[in-house]
Amino acid sequence: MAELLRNPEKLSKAQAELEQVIGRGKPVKESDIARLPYLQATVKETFRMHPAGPLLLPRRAGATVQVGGYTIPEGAQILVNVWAVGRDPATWKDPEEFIPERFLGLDMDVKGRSFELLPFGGGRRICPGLPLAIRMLHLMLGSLLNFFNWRLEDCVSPETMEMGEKFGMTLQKAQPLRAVPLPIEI
Ligand code: HEM
Repeated sequence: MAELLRNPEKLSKAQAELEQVIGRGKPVKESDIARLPYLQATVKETFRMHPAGPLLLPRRAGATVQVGGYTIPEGAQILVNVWAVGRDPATWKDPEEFIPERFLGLDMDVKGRSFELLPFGGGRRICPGLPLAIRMLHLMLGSLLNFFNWRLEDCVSPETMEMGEKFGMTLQKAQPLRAVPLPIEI
């Protein structure tokens, strides 16, 4: 929601897709998600820039291995910085920009197969809540966008809004978003 309010043209595009596919003010159903590529791209772009678990969960090397020219000794604790992976200019064009369009037509998912985008981790310890979370995210975001118009508080503009992050096991907005819902005209 914060990125959409900071990028009003992306917010309009997401709402326009919902209006076209579902109809303004109608509830979003699970079966609708597959027909909402821009909403899906918006969720992926949010995961790229703001992964909820920025360092995944710690791992320990079971044996000494070579990875990308580095020696990882047995017993070393490994943190995978997916926050940095998501903003690596070698992989992403304009990594600091919120551009959901970059995922349209791109065969990249969040299920641990595309190492450029691992918001749920991967391998044996991949998030077991993924199937639930991915459905709920699209339903919640889609519903918020399809039932209301949104604006920032009077004293805040997209250019001046606070987007700082607070790092820990999970990634949070340093300043919570204050967004104003407005009734929609149906
Ligand atoms: C947007 C929502 C969520 C995100 C982004 C997320 C992300 C993650 C990440 C990054 C990990 C670490 C994976 C790794 O290190 O490879 C993880 C682990 C885990 N998640 Fe989630 N998660 C979400 C929602 C959920 C939900 C809804 C549940 C439960 C219903 C859940 C349960 C777990 C559990 C139990 C683990 C530990 C798995 C293990 O270590 O074996 N998560 N999650």
